[in-house]
Amino acid sequence: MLSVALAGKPNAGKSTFYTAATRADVDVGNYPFTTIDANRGVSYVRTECPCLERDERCGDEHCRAGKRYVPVELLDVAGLVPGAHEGRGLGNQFLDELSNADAILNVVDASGGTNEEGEPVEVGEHDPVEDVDFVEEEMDLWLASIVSRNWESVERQSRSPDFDIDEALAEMLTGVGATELDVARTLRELDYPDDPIQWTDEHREALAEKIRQRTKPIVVVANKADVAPEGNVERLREAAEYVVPATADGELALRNGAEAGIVDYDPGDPDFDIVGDVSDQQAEGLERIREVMQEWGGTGVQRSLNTAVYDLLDHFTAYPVQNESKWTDAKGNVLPDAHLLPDGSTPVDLAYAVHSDIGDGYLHAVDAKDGRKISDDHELEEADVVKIVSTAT
Ligand SMILES: Nc1nc2c(ncn2[C@@H]2O[C@H](COP(=O)(O)OP(=O)(O)OP(=O)(O)O)[C@@H](O)[C@H]2O)c(=O)[nH]1
Repeated sequence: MLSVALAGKPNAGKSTFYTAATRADVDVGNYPFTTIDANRGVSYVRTECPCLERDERCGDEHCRAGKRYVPVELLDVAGLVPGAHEGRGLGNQFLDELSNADAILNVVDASGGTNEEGEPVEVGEHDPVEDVDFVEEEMDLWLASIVSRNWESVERQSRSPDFDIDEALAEMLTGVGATELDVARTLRELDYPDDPIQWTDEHREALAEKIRQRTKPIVVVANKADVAPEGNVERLREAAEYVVPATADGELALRNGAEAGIVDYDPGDPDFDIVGDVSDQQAEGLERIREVMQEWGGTGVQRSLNTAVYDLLDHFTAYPVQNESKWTDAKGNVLPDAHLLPDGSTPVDLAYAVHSDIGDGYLHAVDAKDGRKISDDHELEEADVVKIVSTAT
């Protein structure tokens, strides 16, 4: 399962975001919205279910009237403060937890109402753009320290006659979630000596920065957009490529309201309806949330997750089925599984994602939308429904 981590300084709203995003308001197939442990839970990206192309929706379990929720892991880690890579705050422990993450949501207090340590100040007093930079810097320095710590071992290995620097670095960096391909591509962008003894701190820092950019892409969540002074979100947008204005506590209120039957709202909807009895005070609070949603197109929580998975990580959703005309599994469940795969994935990749033990058993695949056989190197696309034919089926 893809893993997305919430990072950011204390009080930016990470826990609120996490609680909202892992809340049990939709019962989704085999992955209920349960917390795996205190800071690792299951959340979802939202997409359009292929059942929208048919007469009937597939059912409530994993799809709400064609809104499909696909599971991803969400990590909530302790607040990060400047100097974390040197162990300030809960720094190192937090940073090491990032090793497992495929993408980072940097939750920033866009209202500027907390200083760089996360302590409350007057709204607008702190510049949130600084929080974008420092999280990147801390992550870069953390990775650089891992590279430096392991450098002696690389130097030792270099005495062996069949030493290959690319291989040695790949081995070191797989521990922080980089693949061999990530390392190979990164090294192609850098100038560096073949002999590790000649590497300087600058070489190691440049490597760390590039690896971080490739393996830990960041979405900036401009949280507390409901109370952000005018212009703050725009300035954040100028400072980072992917910025999503958000109100995490607005999302939490809506999910609680949906659970209580007071509001009709599915995560990621641009608006909601009040369907139960609410007090004047509740109604007022909800209308304030509505105003923020109207300004930014929603609460931003679902969009942050979607941006990380579909835009930054370039994944798409494919649906393996056993029966290509009914789009069901062996038990008759309609579109029971949704898999997130990197762009460019083929039916063979999907087969491996579904049955990791398929080995040489893959025979061919069928596009369940038109019944045609798909070639092994065909690149699948968002919402493809595919029957995998293997020696086991
Ligand atoms: N106005 C506003 N306040 C918010 C929003 N999201 C969270 N908050 C408030 O911000 C404060 C901090 O939120 P938390 O979720 O505890 O922050 P955190 O980043 O997890 O903090 P640490 O646990 O200290 O790392 C709380 O009082 C929240 O209610 C939001 O969208 N708008």
